[in-house]
Amino acid sequence: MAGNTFGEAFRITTFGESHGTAIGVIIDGCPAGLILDLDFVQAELDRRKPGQSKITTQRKESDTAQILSGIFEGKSTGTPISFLIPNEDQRSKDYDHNVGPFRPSHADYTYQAKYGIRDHRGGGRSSARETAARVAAGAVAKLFLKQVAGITINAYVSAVGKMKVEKPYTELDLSSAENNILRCADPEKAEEMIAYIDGVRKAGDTVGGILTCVAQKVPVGLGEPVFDKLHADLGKAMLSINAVHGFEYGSGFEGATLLGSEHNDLFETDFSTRTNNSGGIQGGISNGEDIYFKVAFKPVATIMKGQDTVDKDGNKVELHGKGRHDPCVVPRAVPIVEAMAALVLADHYLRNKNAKI
Ligand SMILES: Cc1cc2nc3c(=O)[nH]c(=O)nc-3n(C[C@H](O)[C@H](O)[C@H](O)COP(=O)(O)O)c2cc1C
Ligand SMILES: C=C(O[C@@H]1CC(C(=O)O)=C[C@@H](OP(=O)(O)O)[C@H]1O)C(=O)O
Repeated sequence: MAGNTFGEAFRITTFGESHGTAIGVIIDGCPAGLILDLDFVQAELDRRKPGQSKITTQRKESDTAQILSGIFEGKSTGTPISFLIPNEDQRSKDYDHNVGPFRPSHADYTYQAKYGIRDHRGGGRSSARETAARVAAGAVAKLFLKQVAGITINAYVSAVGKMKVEKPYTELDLSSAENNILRCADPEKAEEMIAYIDGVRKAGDTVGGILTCVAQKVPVGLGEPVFDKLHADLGKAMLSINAVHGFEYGSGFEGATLLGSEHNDLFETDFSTRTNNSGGIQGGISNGEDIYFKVAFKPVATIMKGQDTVDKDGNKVELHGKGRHDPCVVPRAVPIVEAMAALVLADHYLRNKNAKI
């Protein structure tokens, strides 16, 4: 299976399946001398781990990361950094019924068709369990960005189903998102949204949602002007997360409804801009303003209701969802989106060193 590596200068390779022995990640290209705060890495994993509240999957994984290499006296050595995260609570028997039927809108059919062999226990490699490895690596990227340039990255839930946070991120306290189990930066909306997700869960159904992510203190000059535009790499990073169906940065789809005279970001004499419809990126290169973007997640495919489907021989069968699944992925997706953003920015930060003398 190809495509398990992401990034160029700051590169990660993830491995492992949801019901195998462990998952993990190897990070290549992290400079030497970074203070590797392992408590921070674990805290990031704790934000993503399953079983953390009534509105997430009830699979209980501690997601305890063991660091295997690349560290000496608390600092990175410049050699590959690797983390191992054992799987502790697979309960694979719940998936015996999955040998035959394909779950509609999961990856069961496409994996079977492409490889002819498939670990039917959970989603195997297609399970979002793999994203724990990305979060461990993303935590290292966050530490790097903070230590070299003071860059911060914060995501929060800005919509669940049809319910939306109306205020822009500039009017919200982004750190307040950690105060509720949904990770929504609008506390009043959070309560309504949590109650809604809980109702959907009790009905055996699932619902989608949107995250907003903001990167601040990103210096001017990150990104490449042609194919590896900063927003193109952010888009790929976000669309590589399980269940993501949409990405927009800056004014996004709404920007298409405006006139140029309404949309242009006018300069101040210090080259900052009065507005930020560009989302901090122009011509694929960061301009020093906040980088902000939205990521849309579909409703989780595995529902606890009977559904018509087919088995691998094309026979019609009825599927009854089993196992432990998220009714809505957005609360756990917050650290994943931040991690992928950090990986892209760390990669471009290191690549930017070749830009000029
Ligand atoms: C944090 C997170 C948790 C998820 N939890 C589940 C889950 O419990 N059950 C499920 O069927 N899909 C879940 N998904 C989505 C599947 O992993 C995803 O739909 C599947 O890999 C097929 O890929 P696609 O939806 O991107 O086409 C989750 C996704 C994320 C990001
Ligand atoms: C285990 C995690 O979440 C899983 C994500 C997931 C999916 O299909 O994406 C399906 C469920 O697990 P399984 O692979 O056992 O079916 C979730 O519990 C995790 O994120 O660590």
